[in-house]
Amino acid sequence: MDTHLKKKMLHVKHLQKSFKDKTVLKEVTFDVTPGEVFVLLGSNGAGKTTLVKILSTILPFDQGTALIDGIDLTKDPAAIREKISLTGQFSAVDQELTGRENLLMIAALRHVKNKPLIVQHLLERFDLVDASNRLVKNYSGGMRRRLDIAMSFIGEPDLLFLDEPTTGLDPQNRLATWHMIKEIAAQGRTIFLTTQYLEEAEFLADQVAILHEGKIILQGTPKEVKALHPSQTMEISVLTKEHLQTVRQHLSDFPLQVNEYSLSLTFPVSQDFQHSFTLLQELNQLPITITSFNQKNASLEDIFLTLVQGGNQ
Ligand SMILES: Nc1ncnc2c1ncn2[C@@H]1O[C@H](COP(=O)(O)OP(=O)(O)OP(=O)(O)O)[C@@H](O)[C@H]1O
Repeated sequence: MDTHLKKKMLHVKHLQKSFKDKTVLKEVTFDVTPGEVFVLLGSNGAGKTTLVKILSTILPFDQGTALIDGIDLTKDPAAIREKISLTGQFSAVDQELTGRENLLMIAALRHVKNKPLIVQHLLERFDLVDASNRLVKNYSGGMRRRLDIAMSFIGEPDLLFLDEPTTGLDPQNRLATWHMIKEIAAQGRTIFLTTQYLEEAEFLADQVAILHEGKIILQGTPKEVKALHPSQTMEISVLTKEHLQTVRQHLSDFPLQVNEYSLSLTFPVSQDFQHSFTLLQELNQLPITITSFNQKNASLEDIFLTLVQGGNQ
């Protein structure tokens, strides 16, 4: 079915938000289809959290339209709160309760049936069974985060806002969380997730959008986004910082991403390998040692950096 004909879980049009004279959201427009994992990407301070707070009825906005499941955010915020859950960047768990008690409390607040069973299922899925009867103040940061995310799954909300849900998690817990998110999405829930991890977007997103300077500058499936920028990237590593500087000067016309720690540079190149060979031959004439080079299809990360940083970092 044509996407335009499907019912929208989220419909946001010309949304604007300023804090005093600082405009954070200039013109935000997008739609989210039910059952979709929508991933909003943006660098630090782009306004992701502000947008999540607005859409979850915590913050008012200045202008524009926002509908959740057809309900106007400004007209019936209470009805919207019944449909959504929010996991923010900072843990909302009660430190003086155990993990199990926290989950039971939320289950009671959301009028869930079979509370102990659902809580037990979540404790198992988030690897918190052994710690379930300990006070949360004695949990590690990662355990608190897992509990926080588990709490947002209670009550089967139609739409889950997950604001940077895996920040602070180790790779194992991050992967476990990704699978849990996929499982929830497979049950027909809609997920609105913000992240700075591009691989998270590649793994989870049905739709990805990039928020930059108060606007959505790009939206589509990860495949569509990559197809819009069918470039390849070349990565070159050199032996010393001085060599890095020499290459940087030589390639000053390219939108370079420079990594001073790994002494490497990445930049878009055409798919014409002849062009890359010529470039490498040129670099080979310079008084530098190239320790490695490779050319690959551009990842979502390469595209993001090229668009958001103008490639000049
Ligand atoms: N209550 C507020 N008053 C004034 N400025 C604010 C307020 N809340 C956010 N801002 C500003 O709005 C901008 C966007 O902040 P926001 O937290 O939404 O960004 P973000 O994309 O979530 O960033 P991060 O990934 O670092 O969390 C920032 O410049 C921030 O300083």
